Amino acid sequence: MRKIENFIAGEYVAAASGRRFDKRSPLDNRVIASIAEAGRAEVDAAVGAARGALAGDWGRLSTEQRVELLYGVANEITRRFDDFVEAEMADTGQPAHVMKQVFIPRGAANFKVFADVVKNVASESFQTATPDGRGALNYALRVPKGVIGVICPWNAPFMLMTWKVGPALACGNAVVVKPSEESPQTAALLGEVMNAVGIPKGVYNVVQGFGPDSAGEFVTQHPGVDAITFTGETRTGAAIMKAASEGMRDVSFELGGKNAGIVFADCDFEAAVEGIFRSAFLNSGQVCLGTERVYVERPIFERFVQALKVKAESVRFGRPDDHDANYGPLISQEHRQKVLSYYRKALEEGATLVTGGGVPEMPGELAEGAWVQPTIWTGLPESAAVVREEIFGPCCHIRPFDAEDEVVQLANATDYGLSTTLWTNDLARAHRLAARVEVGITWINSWFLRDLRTAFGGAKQSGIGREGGVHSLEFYTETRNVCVKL
Ligand SMILES: NC(=O)C1=CN([C@@H]2O[C@H](COP(=O)(O)OP(=O)(O)OC[C@H]3O[C@@H](n4cnc5c(N)ncnc54)[C@H](O)[C@@H]3O)[C@@H](O)[C@H]2O)C=CC1
Ligand SMILES: O=C(O)/C=C/C=C(\O)C(=O)O
Repeated sequence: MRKIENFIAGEYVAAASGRRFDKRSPLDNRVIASIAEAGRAEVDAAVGAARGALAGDWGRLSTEQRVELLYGVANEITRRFDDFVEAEMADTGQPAHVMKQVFIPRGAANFKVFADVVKNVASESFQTATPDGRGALNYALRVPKGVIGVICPWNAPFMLMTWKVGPALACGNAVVVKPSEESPQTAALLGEVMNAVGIPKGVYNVVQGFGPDSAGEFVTQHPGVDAITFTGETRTGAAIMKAASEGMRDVSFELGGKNAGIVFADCDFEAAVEGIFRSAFLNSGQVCLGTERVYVERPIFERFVQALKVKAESVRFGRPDDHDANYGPLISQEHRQKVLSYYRKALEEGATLVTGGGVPEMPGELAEGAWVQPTIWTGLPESAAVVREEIFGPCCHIRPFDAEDEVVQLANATDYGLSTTLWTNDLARAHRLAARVEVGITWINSWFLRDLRTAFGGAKQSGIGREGGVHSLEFYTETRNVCVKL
């Protein structure tokens, strides 16, 4: 069994209290790691180390020097690729190909891309007319915000954590990261990379633990934390916002979703089925951008439902390193209970079960894992809980529609507004809809096709602010205007 510690000022440290908690494998519920739970003392030490780094070597580096160090971090992640794949697979139970093709490469890219952004993006300047005719020059300086609290979820732990740490460090900040209690390993491993590359001690700190009355809350309440970036549930975002209001600290939130997939009859049928399948079922449906509501134009409705059913029934459950398997479990027994409660509720609400709805039969010790079947329903009203609430599991409800206005109204009838995936060969219609659907990200004839220079974030209750490219610079720096009278 692994022992995972906090990472503070470049050292792995246990908690002064001696408190530890267990991490169980999603595959078979076995305890796979013992984690040191940070208390207020460790959070104080981490924030102190971060402030020390800002006042010391790290704060004195030029942008070029920071950029070189961050390229080094990206390269070292790539060199230790297999270690990151293995650690993330252990925490999440997801298949090796998802780790290798998507999540771990994105970890390296998150450092490389934001190193490039800070190297290449200019700050604004204006020439200003003055009554004496000599004019003035205004220009902006971007300075780091300071110590950034980074609070992370468990569903794509390394990718989502580095998506924040990459730009925060590129902009010259120091960070205190609180990984999810369900996925402690890759954040801890990244400490080794930071040390190997020569990132000054105290720039990157990790405190392990839970949310309320634990490390998460201690970080967000700490007066030495200057801004907080968070990915997770909307109601957790509300609690963090309250904490951030003490001291008027800035927040950036990427929150939940109840995303719509919209499929028109003129789409490339096979591509649309494949795209909706990925968007509903990748990572066992534990993707904030995932599709849990599918609207299909009536002429192809029955055919589409049947085609998606065939694909959902073709998944092969198994261990991440089992070459015959391609589908993993949910993150934990607790999350499985939540998802299964929605599976039951769907039937109580009158759904027609197209496929799934239960637990697959797993052999031997895997029978103890957090497995659930990919599930498809039809026939529910939009008022059903299963159609309104984020489930965060491998499931979707499919409903037919007849008209463009109708489907826009259906897609928008939610408190969330993260993303949409839209399938049609009529590009004029696609552009029209993209402007009308109330979300932060619309994918047309694609899903989760990411360019890290673009704005990423949610509308309505799916988030506050945007990250990605220059948008990350907006959050991770303070802009100072300098006015020079000429
Ligand atoms: N919009 C986006 O980009 C994404 C959103 N999500 C959302 O995240 C959720 C799943 O992730 P979970 O880890 O279950 O979310 P969660 O909100 O329960 O936990 C996220 C993190 O916040 C911490 N936390 C919980 N309560 C806290 C508090 N009061 N103060 C400070 N920290 C606290 C947790 O320990 C964890 O590290 C889903 O709702 C999903 O939609 C997940 C990934 C991306
Ligand atoms: O690509 C990103 O930056 C974020 C993606 C979010 C997810 O994949 C997720 O929440 O699962």
